[in-house]
Amino acid sequence: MSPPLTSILHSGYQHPVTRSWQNQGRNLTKSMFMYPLFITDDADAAVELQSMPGQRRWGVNKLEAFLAPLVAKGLSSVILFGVPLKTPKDARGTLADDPTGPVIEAIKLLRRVFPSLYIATDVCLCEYTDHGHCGILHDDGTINNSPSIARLAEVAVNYAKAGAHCVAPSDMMDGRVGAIKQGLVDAGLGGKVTLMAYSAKFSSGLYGPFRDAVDSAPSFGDRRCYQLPPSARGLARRAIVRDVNEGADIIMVKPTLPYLDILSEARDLAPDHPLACYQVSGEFAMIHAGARAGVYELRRMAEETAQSMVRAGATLILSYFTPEFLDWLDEPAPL
Ligand SMILES: NCc1[nH]cc(CCC(=O)O)c1CC(=O)O
Ligand SMILES: [Zn+2]
Ligand SMILES: [Zn+2]
Repeated sequence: MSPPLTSILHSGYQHPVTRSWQNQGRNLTKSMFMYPLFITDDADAAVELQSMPGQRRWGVNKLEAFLAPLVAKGLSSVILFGVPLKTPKDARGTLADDPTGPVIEAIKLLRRVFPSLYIATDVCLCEYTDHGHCGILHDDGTINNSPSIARLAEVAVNYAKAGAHCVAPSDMMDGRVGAIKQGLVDAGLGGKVTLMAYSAKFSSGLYGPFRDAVDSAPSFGDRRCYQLPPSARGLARRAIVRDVNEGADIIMVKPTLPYLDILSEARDLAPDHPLACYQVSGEFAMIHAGARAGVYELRRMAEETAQSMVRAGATLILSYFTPEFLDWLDEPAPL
């Protein structure tokens, strides 16, 4: 028996051209990809990271040669993470905004050599604190929120003053979006710098390779009390709304694949904001591991996952696959 006429769906769109019309205008584009870069305090470093294939810890002196071909292929934005390995850490993350530190030096260099490149900076204290937590602590080891957000705002403003186009707090302290926005306004940078908030950042098993890469695993306890529990749909929704109200310009959901439902809800809660998602280190490592084990082809899975994010509503994807996408998007794969 043949199906009723209106049941005919994809068979009516078999041609690759008609398949390409099914994306509702949301093709992957090069400018959707923001590339995370680890900048360390050894200026000549180019150290491969075992757990993240193809990724390195870069010294400032190596950045121009590494990025020039990517910029030529259409790389439009990067996000910088500081990785201090030689310099001393302390309780308040003093070196986060060291004017001679790797992040501020990288901002200045990149602004100068790549005038078209959009430069975001991750804002957090965990890479710079001796205890490895994302904020400043009380004596009992719990987060002391007020000084934490004051310090984060100070760091963000100093990155902005150095030339960052975008500051992106990933710490998850309450009220830090408002504190940073106020700091930017007070510094006369309110209308110049984008605030991208890691709004729905979940306490995930997928951050492992990153913590190795930046050497920021907490020395005691964990980040569960300030990152969202995986089941926390309600808290994620409230955090998104709060960050919009505190003045976030871009909302982010992180990680991506286990949280595509949250991404889709973020699209509805902040319909008029750009929406970012972070395909984190563990997702990247997982896709590589599966490809290596012969489960699927790397490119195919990287594209399929990126497409799922865009379909869920993302307009911006932070991904370690960005350099690959600059090539792949020039040679379209079969749909
Ligand atoms: N402020 C910490 C931070 N900023 C970005 C990531 C994860 C990025 C990745 O895994 O790729 C983390 C890790 C964490 O919260 O432990
Ligand atoms: Zn942190
Ligand atoms: Zn904790």
